[in-house]
Amino acid sequence: NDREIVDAKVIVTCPGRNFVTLKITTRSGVYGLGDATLNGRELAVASYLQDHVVPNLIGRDAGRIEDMWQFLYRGAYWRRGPVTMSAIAAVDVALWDILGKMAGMPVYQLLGGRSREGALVYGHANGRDIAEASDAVGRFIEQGFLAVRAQCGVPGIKKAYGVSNAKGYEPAESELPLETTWNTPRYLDVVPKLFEQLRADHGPDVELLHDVHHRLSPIEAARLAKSLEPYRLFWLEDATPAENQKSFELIRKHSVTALAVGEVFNSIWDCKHLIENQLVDYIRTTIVHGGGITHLRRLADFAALHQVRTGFHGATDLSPVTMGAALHFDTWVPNFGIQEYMFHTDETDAVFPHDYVLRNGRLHVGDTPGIGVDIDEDLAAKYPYSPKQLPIARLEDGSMWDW
Ligand SMILES: O=NC(=O)[C@@H](O)[C@H](O)[C@H](O)CO
Ligand SMILES: [Co+2]
Repeated sequence: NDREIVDAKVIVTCPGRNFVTLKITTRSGVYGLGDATLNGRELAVASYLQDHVVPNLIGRDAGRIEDMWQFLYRGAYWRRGPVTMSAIAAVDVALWDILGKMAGMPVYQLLGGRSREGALVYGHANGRDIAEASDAVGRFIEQGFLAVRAQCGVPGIKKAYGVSNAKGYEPAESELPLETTWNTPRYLDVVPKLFEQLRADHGPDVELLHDVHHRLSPIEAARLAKSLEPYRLFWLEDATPAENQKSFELIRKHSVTALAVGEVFNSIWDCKHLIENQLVDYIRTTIVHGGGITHLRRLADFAALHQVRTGFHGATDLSPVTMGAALHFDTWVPNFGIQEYMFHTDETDAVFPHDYVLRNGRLHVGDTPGIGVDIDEDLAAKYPYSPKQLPIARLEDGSMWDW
């Protein structure tokens, strides 16, 4: 059988940052790629795949995508979680890639065809202070971005979330976690001033986004959302840790600022209450951490029932393989909202050649069969894994906080 899986290999490479890629090859020679990168815990997923999943793949039919998903999810017994769901996602996307190549169709066509020409994206602008952040937003607007996320430093805080350093923006920059400090009152004071300045400098039309990154309590998040209403944000992201999904009711009670959540989720169960009670406006769980295209289709359809739109996570620790698969999904999904897009390094783009292209603030996939992304294995081998972990945050009294 042409579709019989005859090989599956896990490729760990570090072209500027670590990526874990699964390559599944069928008897016909057609192969597919899946991203399995979990920032700061890459080797856990590489092992989950290599030691526990790959032995189960050999000999199976690559065309049985749904059955493979059910087998890997139920067969794991211990159900979901970021490591399991990233591993399942890598297999799932590789199988969709193979199906597209065998059918001679781009994955968006397999899902049901185009619902739009390009996917609206937002870039990451930041600065150490408000003026620098506003200049950065201006540069993104000049580059044609229609939507920009803005983050700025917090007076007295050394490494506030989302502020680049000289090397650019890659949060997992040390072998063991960098310790950063956090101060909520000063943050709550500076953010409304940032957006007041951005509206004054750049006008009412550009879509502005902000990422709180899980650092506020529900009532503090409600305060910030309310204080930002005059500046009409496209969304306020991860306003408060979302394990307790009901906590978003407090934010909703006080503000009409649109809310986004979900990049740290890995299944529909993490966001079911949020979505069915319309406690969020955008769901960010993306393909690499959310169990692949097969699970995200279910999540997006559930979200559509409650007028919640997709807003996929798309930071540099998601490889071009995820960006490619996500863009095919973005091109098809009816309840599309926006796609996060950060430029990968040139080294990364060389290891993962792809056909998606940025034009006038939107990312466009090509019509290459499959997901339109490849991997240069020889080049990938030149970049060995480099142990890195994400920073942590503590309050000034030393209490552990959320980074
Ligand atoms: O909205 N984007 C984000 O919050 C990212 O920048 C995350 O901090 C990183 O992907 C973590 O690896
Ligand atoms: Co975020």
